[in-house]
Amino acid sequence: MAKATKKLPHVNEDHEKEPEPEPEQEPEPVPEHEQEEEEDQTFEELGLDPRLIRALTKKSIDNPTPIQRVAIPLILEGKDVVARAKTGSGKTFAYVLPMLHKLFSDSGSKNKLAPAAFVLVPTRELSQQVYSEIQSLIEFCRMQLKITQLTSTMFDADLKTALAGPPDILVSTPACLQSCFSKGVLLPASVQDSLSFLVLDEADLLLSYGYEDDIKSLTAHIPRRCQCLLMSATSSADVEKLKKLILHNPFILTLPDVGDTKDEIIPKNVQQFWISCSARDKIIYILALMKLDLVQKKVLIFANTIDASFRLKLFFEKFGIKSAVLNAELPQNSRLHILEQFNAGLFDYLIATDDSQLKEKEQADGESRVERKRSRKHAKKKMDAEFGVVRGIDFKNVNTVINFDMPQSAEGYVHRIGRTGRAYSTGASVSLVSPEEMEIFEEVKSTLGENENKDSNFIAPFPLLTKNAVESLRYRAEDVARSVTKISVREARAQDLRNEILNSEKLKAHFQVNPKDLDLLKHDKVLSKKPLSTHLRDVPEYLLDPTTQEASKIVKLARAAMGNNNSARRKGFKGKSRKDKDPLKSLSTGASKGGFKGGMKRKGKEKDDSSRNRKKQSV
Ligand SMILES: Nc1ncnc2c1ncn2[C@@H]1O[C@H](COP(=O)(O)OP(=O)(O)OP(=O)(O)O)[C@@H](O)[C@H]1O
Repeated sequence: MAKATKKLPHVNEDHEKEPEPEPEQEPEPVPEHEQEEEEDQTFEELGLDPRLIRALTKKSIDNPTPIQRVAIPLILEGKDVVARAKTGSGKTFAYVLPMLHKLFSDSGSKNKLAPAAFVLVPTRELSQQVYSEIQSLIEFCRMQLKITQLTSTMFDADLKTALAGPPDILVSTPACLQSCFSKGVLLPASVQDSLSFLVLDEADLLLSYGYEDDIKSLTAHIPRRCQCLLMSATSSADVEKLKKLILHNPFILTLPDVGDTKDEIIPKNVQQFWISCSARDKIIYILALMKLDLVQKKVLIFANTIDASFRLKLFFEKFGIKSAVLNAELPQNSRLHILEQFNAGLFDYLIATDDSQLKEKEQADGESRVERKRSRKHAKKKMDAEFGVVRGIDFKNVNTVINFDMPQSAEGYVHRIGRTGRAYSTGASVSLVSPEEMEIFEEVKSTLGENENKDSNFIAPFPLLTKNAVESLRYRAEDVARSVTKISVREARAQDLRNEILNSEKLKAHFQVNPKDLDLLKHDKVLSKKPLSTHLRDVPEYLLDPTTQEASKIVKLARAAMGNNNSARRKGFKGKSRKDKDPLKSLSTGASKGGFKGGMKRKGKEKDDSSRNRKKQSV
């Protein structure tokens, strides 16, 4: 994992609720040598329970991130904390570790009638992610703490069973927690006696997901002595509102430059690029990026509609590129499983449609909150309103994010790009920008501060792809794109949904018995009904532009130098490298039938072998 420059967070005490407020104070600048010492600080020095430190070591986590260095001691002291830090900066452990430390030392008092900690998140995906992180730490520590996750699809009887005991930690969305109170499954008096922690994770999103009323109702049940923590990637009016609603005299932790200095909104370890092209040519450009090995795997691709994501999947299939789609239409078990498989490295390309599109559009259209709530309810009939693919989800080892479509807001851009370069690893993003999307692209640039600082290239033109390289693929790409008709997209979408509903039932049963078995079902299945032509899988040598070939070599060298190599991980899962089965790596022998003009004969076996070897080195 590459180490990026780390800076110390600013710590401000917010005295808004104190009768005699002291002025907010900027901390003294830390001398450089002391900063270096801080960077080498260990979890032991933060005063954490040795069992937690051993658990972290097992997870190969050795040193705290800047936000963890500052938040953990404050939380251990019992302070309310608002922590704002960039996406991927380790905010989850910043609250989970001290919370578990305190719950470990409190585990003697077992006569509680309600949970000791509520962790509230905006989406089910996040709820699952946080639940798994905490559960695995508890298991590593061999502690008897019980953690439960509640979802709004659970029946009352299941809610009661889940809360029987009661669990020490409850992870849920605010709406689901509030419904437990209104159904009498959780009793206010018991919560008043038991609750010591309330965490609002991804706080900047909770209100935009429509949870304001739920959170307001919940505040009545939170005892005054309860320690409240609010974690957020951005600072916004919503975060301020929540802070006032829930927290008592909090410490405000802000990583320098988060939220205020624009050039650090996206971590420096993420290189951002863009390509200007017509909406129609995007398909050729994305094919070139992938087929000519100009981007590093794993790749997360964003399309703005579900149909567009299936069109891309079908298009890729024809070229032997296997991918999976992820969207709000799919059943929850499938979505979680797709995420787990992608994180485990079982496939390299994931095409996601983010939930934010609908919400951002609603906000941009200036709908009233009531209208927004109504349309949210309406959307829920078809889509899962608690679905959230972009915000806060910890996609593991994503090396490249591609915006096939630009998001509808600068905030959406920041959250999408934040899926790579997590925890100081390196990453890159490529945005395909059509003339119609220039306006939003300009907005993104201005949010990132590019317009104020002309000398720096925040989002640079993508340097590795020449016009020639694109043009050489045009004929094949356009021909194949024409064959992906609206009807085939519709059929593929329906087919995928049917598959995933079946999968979902199997998964439900399976996960109950084998929660760790990830390889039951595959989500990157071929959806096309027609047999796939083998000749499209490889780009023949004569179509390759020499400059782009050079660029491709550089990408591979960079990947090798950065150690971004997924094959070992894959072997761990499959026992055998997936590459052997990857059609991209297999050779098409002989000429194509009914293929493209100019003949598709390979130039010679030596070339085939050399290209295969080259590709083998690269993945
Ligand atoms: N001290 C650490 N050292 C190395 N990796 C870490 C450390 N702390 C957390 N991580 C890893 O960094 C990744 C990102 O962490 P996390 O999800 O907590 O980020 P985040 O700040 O909550 O991001 P977002 O705002 O997008 O939700 C996770 O994979 C996590 O396991």
